[in-house]
Amino acid sequence: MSTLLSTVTVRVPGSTSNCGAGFDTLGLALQIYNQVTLTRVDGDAPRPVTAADGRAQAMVETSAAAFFAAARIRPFGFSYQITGDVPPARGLGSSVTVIGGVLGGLNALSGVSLSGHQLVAIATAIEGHPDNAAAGILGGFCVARCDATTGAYVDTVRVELPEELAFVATSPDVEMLTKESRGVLPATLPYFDAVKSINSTAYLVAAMVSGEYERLRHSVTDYMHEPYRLPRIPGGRSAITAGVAAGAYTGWLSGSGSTVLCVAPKSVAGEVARAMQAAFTEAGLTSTARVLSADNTGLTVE
Ligand SMILES: Nc1ncnc2c1ncn2[C@@H]1O[C@H](COP(=O)(O)OP(=O)(O)OP(=O)(O)O)[C@@H](O)[C@H]1O
Ligand SMILES: N[C@@H](CCO)C(=O)O
Repeated sequence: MSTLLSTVTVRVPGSTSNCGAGFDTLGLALQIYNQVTLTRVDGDAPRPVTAADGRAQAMVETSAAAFFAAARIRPFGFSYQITGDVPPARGLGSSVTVIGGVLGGLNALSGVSLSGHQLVAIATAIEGHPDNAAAGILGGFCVARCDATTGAYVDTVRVELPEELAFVATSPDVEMLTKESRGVLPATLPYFDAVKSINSTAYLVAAMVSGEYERLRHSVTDYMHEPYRLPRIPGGRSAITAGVAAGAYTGWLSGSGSTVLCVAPKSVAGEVARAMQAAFTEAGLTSTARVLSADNTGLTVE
């Protein structure tokens, strides 16, 4: 007879998404993590352990309801605590660390064992897009596909990336909620803005998959979301330009911001980080630069 767990800790990586013009499609897991600990308690509602955890209450309630519905089991009560290094509301997939942590935790506590792709499908429905959900749960560089009519998650093609490829994520000390940042996007795009964005995205994906990272140089030209979002982040555009001038292959606005990220050979990553931070300082913002490698593991139950 199997005994059900009463407490579990789930580790979920942060992630960068869009990766230029791959809006709502490309996601890449990074070696920066949050841990979400769930413990069974009486009742049928989620309870935050600390006041800071309570900021995620609505997200945790939605995730729990979606899990219990998908698993077709009776809801049970649990407490949750979120720890780790992924900064909230900075474009590094913090919401998926919370949503994924709750889904993975309930999966383990209930013994239901939904698959990784099933968890991505639930997280995609909650987030409204699959990019961070696929990367955070499955790990690696992910190209995620949704049904064109319903928007429901269909599948992800993922590749693993080597330790030597550095992702310099520089976060100004400004929170940017995805919901608000999506609100500044236009309803329609000029046709050739879409064409130029497709050209850049297809080439970037091919370079990532082939492992010919030198070919990433200057590959990102995004007309899908950066022109509308970057002007709201003082120093954001200059930080990418400075990172590339310091030796990075290319760079992009990470998710919906406020983090900007450059991809670089590890040998020049320190120089790239200094250049990016200097651009934010010049614009009057303090920032944190993190030199990260890709995470190829995704969500793990500890
Ligand atoms: N450590 C945390 N503690 C509590 N709540 C958190 C934590 N991290 C994230 N959250 C929840 O996630 C929200 C931020 O999600 P949002 O989608 O706006 O940003 P993000 O996921 O960091 O960025 P992006 O989706 O662009 O990568 C917070 O407002 C909070 O509800
Ligand atoms: N694709 C999403 C990622 C952030 O959650 C966006 O850019 O709004």
